[in-house]
Amino acid sequence: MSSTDVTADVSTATTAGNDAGDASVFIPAPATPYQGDIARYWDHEARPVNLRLGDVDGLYHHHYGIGDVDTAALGDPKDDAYEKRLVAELHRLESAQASLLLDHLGDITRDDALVDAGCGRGGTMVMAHQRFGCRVEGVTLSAKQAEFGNQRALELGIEDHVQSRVCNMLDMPFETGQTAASWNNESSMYVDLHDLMAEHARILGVGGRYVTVTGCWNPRYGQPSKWVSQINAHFECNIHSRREYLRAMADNRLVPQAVVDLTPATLPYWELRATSSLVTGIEEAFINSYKDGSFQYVLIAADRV
Ligand SMILES: C[S@@+](CC[C@H](N)C(=O)[O-])C[C@H]1O[C@@H](n2cnc3c(N)ncnc32)[C@H](O)[C@@H]1O
Ligand SMILES: CC(C)=CCC/C(C)=C/COP(=O)(O)OP(=O)(O)O
Ligand SMILES: [Mg+2]
Repeated sequence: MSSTDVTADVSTATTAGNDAGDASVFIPAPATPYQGDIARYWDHEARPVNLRLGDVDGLYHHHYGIGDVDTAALGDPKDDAYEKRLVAELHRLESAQASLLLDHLGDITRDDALVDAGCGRGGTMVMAHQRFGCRVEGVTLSAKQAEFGNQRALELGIEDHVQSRVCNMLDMPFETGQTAASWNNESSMYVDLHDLMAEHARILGVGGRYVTVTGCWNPRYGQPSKWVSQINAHFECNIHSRREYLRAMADNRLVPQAVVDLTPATLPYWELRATSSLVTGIEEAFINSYKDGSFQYVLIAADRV
């Protein structure tokens, strides 16, 4: 499918779908005016940096990358095909990020159910199903994203196992204690962290695993820096501090097993992206805040006890 195929418009309680009707989703009314704004934001998002990277192999991400740049694969910047290789390299680093998140989910079997809270266009969900063979449920505020993810699952023939729906991650339609692992991949900066961790703790079984990959402001810096404020304004989000994550987990029976500072690992992605034609203007804020220590890119994996 091309990245422009999904065309439904949204935002009041209704259903919407593509022409085939197969990927249609129920659209509940937003829980708050803010969530309505965020639904509209993602319904209308079509940045080439996301669509062109997804077109590389059909995994559409809305998160950033980690790992060293493969300069040999990039080759000579003067070659005609350099930009195509650069897009593929940025995409490889974004998929490496999702892969690292999945590494931290623990032992998952085919019979388990996983939950992706704030699933975007579903790239991480597809990777999770391909790795574990199990059911993966995703929630997003955006009907367009849910339809896009469901359409991709249909095309891949995995629609029985990978399903996106329009739903508030603070009130998920999953039974208490039945989820083996759940995650937020760059989606926790849109909600209150105590409410979010309480909901993950509710759906996870005891012994289940919660993982987040997120950008957070560094309490050692003092307060959110001007770069962090710029990122918040750019995405209409509310970046939390590292301390808030750990406190919200501790208060909700989620005990961290790993806290990994991915800041050095994400800088090569940003520095490469800043040289591309796909820049969006936010690159400087990420690079400067990671370098001045006011902002960190972290993975936290926690056990539900
Ligand atoms: C930056 S995107 C990340 C998407 C995806 N996790 C990925 O890695 O590609 C943020 C996502 O969070 C979702 N989101 C924000 N607030 C939400 C909420 N209250 N409930 C459900 N999803 C939410 C948005 O709809 C969007 O899909
Ligand atoms: C780490 C932080 C603070 C993330 C904020 C959430 C966010 C918008 C992630 C990337 O989305 P995207 O892939 O749509 O963004 P872009 O268009 O910049 O690639
Ligand atoms: Mg992106």
